[in-house]
Amino acid sequence: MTIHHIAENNSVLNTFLSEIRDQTIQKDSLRFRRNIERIGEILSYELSKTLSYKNENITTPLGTKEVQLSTNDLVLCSILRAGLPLHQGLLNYFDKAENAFISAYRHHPNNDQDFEIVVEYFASPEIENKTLLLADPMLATGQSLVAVYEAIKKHGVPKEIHILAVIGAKEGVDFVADHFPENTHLWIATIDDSLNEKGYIIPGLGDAGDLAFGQKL
Ligand SMILES: O=P(O)(O)OC[C@H]1O[C@H](OP(=O)(O)OP(=O)(O)O)[C@H](O)[C@@H]1O
Ligand SMILES: O=c1cc[nH]c(=O)[nH]1
Ligand SMILES: [Mg+2]
Repeated sequence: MTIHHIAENNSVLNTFLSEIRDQTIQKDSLRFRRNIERIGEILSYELSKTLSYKNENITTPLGTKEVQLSTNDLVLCSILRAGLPLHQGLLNYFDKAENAFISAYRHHPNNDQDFEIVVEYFASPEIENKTLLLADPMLATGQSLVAVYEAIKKHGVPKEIHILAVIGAKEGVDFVADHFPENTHLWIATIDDSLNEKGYIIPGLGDAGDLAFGQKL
């Protein structure tokens, strides 16, 4: 897996990241969602540089111009719930992409800290031989992404996979690298050092789904 760690170079991305982490600013859920969306736009722009392009001629009112346009058949697939604002960011740039949604949640069978990932809902177009963009803002243990990949591959084999994430933990990034195909790309804004005993990223930002949409039961 190739890791593209976008915040390694300073940019306006730092502002959006600091706002989603800040325990006061992040309480404004509209701003939180919009910042995740803006980060999705930045990740999309960076990723777009690695797509395939072909020459096409377009006609202006005053002449013709040869331009390079992307040829990839993109499918944007986001993991519910927290993936939704990130999805909107991707869709803002890849407006002709097809879209898929998949659910994943942590189930605690013994009411303790041990959990398993339950994948229940998957709505998708054909993904065989297409370019799959898998979006989830938080890459903590990596178990959700791996469970989702196991579920998706029963429906077809994409030509290539790009994972887009906002904050990851080193351990989870390694876990994902071990379970996804070698030619997978990870576009991640920033990577934190550790996880706590509940599998939350430290320092991270807390619970992205709750911050975007409110607490769930
Ligand atoms: O890498 P992992 O350890 O699997 O954790 C990351 C997952 O946790 C969050 O979802 P959550 O289960 O909180 O669901 P939500 O989006 O509905 O809040 C996040 O959006 C990821 O899907
Ligand atoms: O740190 C984490 C881990 C899982 N899900 C989140 O929203 N945050
Ligand atoms: Mg959550």
